[in-house]
Amino acid sequence: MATGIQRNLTAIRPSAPPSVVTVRGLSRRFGERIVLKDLDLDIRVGEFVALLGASGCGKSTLLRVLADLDREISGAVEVPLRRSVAFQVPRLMPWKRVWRNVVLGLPGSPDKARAIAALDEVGISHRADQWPKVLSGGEAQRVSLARALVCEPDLLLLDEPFAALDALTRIKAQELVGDLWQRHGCAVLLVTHDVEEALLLSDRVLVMKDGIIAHEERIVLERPRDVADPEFAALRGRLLGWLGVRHGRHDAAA
Ligand SMILES: Nc1ncnc2c1ncn2[C@@H]1O[C@H](COP(=O)(O)OP(=O)(O)OP(=O)(O)O)[C@@H](O)[C@H]1O
Repeated sequence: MATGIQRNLTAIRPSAPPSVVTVRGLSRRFGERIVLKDLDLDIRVGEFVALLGASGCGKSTLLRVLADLDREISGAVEVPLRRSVAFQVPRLMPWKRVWRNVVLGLPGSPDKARAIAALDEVGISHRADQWPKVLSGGEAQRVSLARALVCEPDLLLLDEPFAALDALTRIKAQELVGDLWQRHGCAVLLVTHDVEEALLLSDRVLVMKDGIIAHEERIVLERPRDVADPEFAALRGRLLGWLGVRHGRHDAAA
């Protein structure tokens, strides 16, 4: 029989947050090529998950399925209604001013105040009335993030959003995404080739191989993370090993 102390411990033990994404037995083929093969995945409410894997292993395919951009699948996929996606290329409409791009997907008449608030959050509200073509790559990516967050998503899907940025802009964009995630509390799935980026930002790193999640690593290091921390280096080495890189001088997965 449980003592009073044991009962109290049971009462205060935090239960794991519920899943915001549940995928079971997901398969996707292109002709004869099976890209996703009976894949299972759970992402918890508010969790930051990074997805690594060799080029062509199916990361973007999985993300597109979760974004509901691809329905030619078999298996069960549960995702929240409020989700948004940002890609490597910002995909802004060149004929719409920056602020209008931000609220493009929202119902009703375009709400400029809401667009400005979102742009402000990513530090770029001074560009609101300009055309996308005058933006730098980093600025355009910030606008893309503002557009993804303006609907207050429960799930944010990011497909290599920093890959085209120069090294310094990339570091700033990573920090920004980390801040935005903590502020908004949404779950994030980040597709990346950069092991260090995955370790800096996420709660859990997944490695995709042969159409499934072949390996996962829960990252319990305190934030902000330190690349010089021996534990960080050990995790980095382990993940590079899973990616088939033995002596990892570079972070690229493929
Ligand atoms: N619409 C399509 N038609 C045919 N084949 C496709 C299509 N989309 C993806 N594929 C194939 O599916 C495989 C997985 O592609 P996917 O883009 O998901 O890989 P990835 O892991 O995101 O790659 P990368 O890291 O290089 O972006 C590749 O072999 C690709 O050629």
